[in-house]
Amino acid sequence: MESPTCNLEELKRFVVKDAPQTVYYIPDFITEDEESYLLQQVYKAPKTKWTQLSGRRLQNWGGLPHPRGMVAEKIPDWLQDYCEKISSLGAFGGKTANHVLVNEYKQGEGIMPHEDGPLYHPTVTTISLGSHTLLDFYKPVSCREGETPQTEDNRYLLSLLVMPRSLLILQDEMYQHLLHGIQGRTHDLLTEQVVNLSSTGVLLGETLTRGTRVSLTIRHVPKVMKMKLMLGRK
Ligand SMILES: O=C(O)CCC(=O)C(=O)O
Ligand SMILES: [Fe+2]
Repeated sequence: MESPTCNLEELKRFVVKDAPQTVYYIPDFITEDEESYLLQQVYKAPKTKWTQLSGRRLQNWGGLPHPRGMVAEKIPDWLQDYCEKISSLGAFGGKTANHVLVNEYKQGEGIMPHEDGPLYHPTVTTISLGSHTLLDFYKPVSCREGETPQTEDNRYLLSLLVMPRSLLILQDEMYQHLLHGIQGRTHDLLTEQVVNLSSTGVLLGETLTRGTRVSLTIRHVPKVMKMKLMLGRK
């Protein structure tokens, strides 16, 4: 389904000015009731829906993205509503999100710096539930001769603080060029490297204690396999 309107204009007031383009951070995108409802639905899913990875576990909804095309699966209504709500902001260039990853991080867990890859429309949107986290951004590894060896430390650029109930939208350079990750920490000291601090209500120098965070990563996979129904044919 195509979204009827594209109102990226409305998003403009949420742009994070001190980050490479483009980042939108929308505090309180959902209410506390919606947050409880979504957490309830996540934890209602059958045990078999969870995949345990090192440092987090996840649920995949909508199908498995594949270079030859994703075999689309129906997204349950409780997630579909948010796919449509976010898509109607124009986040996916008029298309509707068709893929959701649910990640659960216990206190102290995280995700290694990575790129999300070419199978997605170059926009990632994330709703955070249950706890804040710090999302860290890194320059990609370059292998030029004569350069000093690159470490995670000297490739680190900046962080974004995502509070519970917020929506984060990353596009363009922020999505396509930089790597993102979450350090496995129990506490976060908020420094000047956190470029969206002013829109979070948290003060510079404060330390926040992490709890269990569940994130909904909502995206559009452009290449979907058109399954031919071969029933009754040789
Ligand atoms: O939990 C998050 O906000 C990040 C998740 C992520 O980067 C991913 O699943 O690719
Ligand atoms: Fe990612």
